[in-house]
Amino acid sequence: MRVVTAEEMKKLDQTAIKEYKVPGLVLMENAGRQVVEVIRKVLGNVRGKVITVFVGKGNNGGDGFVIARHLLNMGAEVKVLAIAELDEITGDAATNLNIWRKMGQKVYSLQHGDGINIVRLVLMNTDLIVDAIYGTGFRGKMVEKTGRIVEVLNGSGKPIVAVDIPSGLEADTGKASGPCIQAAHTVTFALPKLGLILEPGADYAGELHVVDISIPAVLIEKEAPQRYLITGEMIKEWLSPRPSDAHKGNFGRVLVVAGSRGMTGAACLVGEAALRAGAGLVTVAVPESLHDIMESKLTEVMTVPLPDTGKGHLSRGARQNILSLLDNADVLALGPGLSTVPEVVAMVRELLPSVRIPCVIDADGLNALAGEVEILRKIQAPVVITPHPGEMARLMDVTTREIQEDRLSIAGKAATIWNVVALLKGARTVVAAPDGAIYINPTGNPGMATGGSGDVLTGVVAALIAQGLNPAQAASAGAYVHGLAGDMGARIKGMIGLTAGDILFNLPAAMMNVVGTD
Ligand SMILES: NC(=O)C1=CN([C@@H]2O[C@H](COP(=O)(O)OP(=O)(O)OC[C@H]3O[C@@H](n4cnc5c(N)ncnc54)[C@H](O)[C@@H]3O)[C@@H](O)[C@H]2O)[C@@H](O)CC1
Ligand SMILES: [K+]
Repeated sequence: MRVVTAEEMKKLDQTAIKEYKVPGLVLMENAGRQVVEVIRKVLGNVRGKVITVFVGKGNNGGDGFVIARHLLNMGAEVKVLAIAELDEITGDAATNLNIWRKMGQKVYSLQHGDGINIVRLVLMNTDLIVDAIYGTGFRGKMVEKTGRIVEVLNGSGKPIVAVDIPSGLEADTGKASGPCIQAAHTVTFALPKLGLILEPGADYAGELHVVDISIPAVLIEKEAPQRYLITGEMIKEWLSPRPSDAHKGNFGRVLVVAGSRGMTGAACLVGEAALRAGAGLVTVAVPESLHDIMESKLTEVMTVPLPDTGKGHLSRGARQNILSLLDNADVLALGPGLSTVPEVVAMVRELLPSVRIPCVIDADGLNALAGEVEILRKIQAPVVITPHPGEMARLMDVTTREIQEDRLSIAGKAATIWNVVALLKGARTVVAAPDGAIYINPTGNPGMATGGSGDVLTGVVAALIAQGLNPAQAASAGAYVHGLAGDMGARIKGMIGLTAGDILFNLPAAMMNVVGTD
């Protein structure tokens, strides 16, 4: 599903109206009706329920009048309070205000006198609040009095349904620079706005409902930007069902190069995750002195010893062995737990320009490239990098804070400059492809910030490439399934006790949740 900024949505609305001749009033009517449908689900029956609609002066307020009208027609008791002078309301919003008035209904403006006390009084006898104060037209911070009203609404304990976006939230950043509606549900029109997906916006939005308002699908297909929210349906389309006569050769061979003394667990997690995510054959290659330990740790995953420095790290000479192993592999997963000793760094830097199969580079594989990041451009095959913000900061030679400030642009920049798929981990993992497409992952939870979690992700992404997904799809699907496995784990164990092993354990169930039993 595409994700848009306020400006992009406005352009789609305008094109629908001007070029496709869908009247603005029809869009507004559809928008209001769809919110009413969600309210009916939340309340069960609306007849006899008391619903208070807060409207602003813009089109978001216009939606509010449509909502009020339909709820009234359905037998609810509806009050409309305006955070605007009524003569400021124009266009389609004014048309709907006038219908409301013609129906003999009033609108109370809160602009004069003691608005706050009126709000408190009205809320005492309200079952549900509709927030139609500000939508995508909101910028900056609301005036103090409106801010106080918003705080009273939030503190009322009544469920709030936000229209399009919670008032006070910036549609493009997901940030709120002042008071902001804390919604139980947000009903957003046509496409999710970026700010509803990014944190903390996603928290303010509560449960998100994306509803159709008759923006032509062909227009969205043609003009909405290549920025996507990753969904289970998308992944199901990418991952074709397994033929009944399938054999392990159909699902690809993953070579994992990972681990060093003290970090054999990383290599195990990558290998086991690759297998659990559906790769046909998985081989884990580790420094020779660790090989026997790996053989006893792993059952279904094959192991290969590589030249060792004698201290449990790969030696520079391991490069040649790895290149030979690549002849029998479809994808290389490189990096977790390799360590950053100089021999390993040199080996990784010398190896990568000779790799001719898709590779997933993570952790110490990326650390080895800090300062020599142009090596990424020399790899003659598709590459996925999976840095956490600290690793990305080292690669870009900036601070982690700078990375976190604008995660989407940073990932996009990395992808185009280095010609890789860049998967930037963290709350709302972002996947950026070199062609400019951006994918945002909605799954996962803070409990997944635990050692080894990233190793599992590396294995999953590699396994999905092995099964035929393109690197951007594999990275996106990998982030989604990995996050979902973490969410399932957290439901049983809680976030505090969640480990990478729990994520691994839940991978098959997460995969099944997305693609069914195929
Ligand atoms: N034809 C369309 O464009 C459609 C628009 N729709 C609705 O219209 C909304 C967008 O409408 P608008 O563009 O009129 O904008 P809004 O209804 O979001 O209202 C913004 C109004 O508040 C003002 N404002 C902005 N920042 C403010 C601040 N910090 N403090 C006080 N006032 C501030 C703006 O000047 C504007 O008048 C959407 O979110 C959606 O709910 C829907 O009805 C569907 C069709
Ligand atoms: K709103």
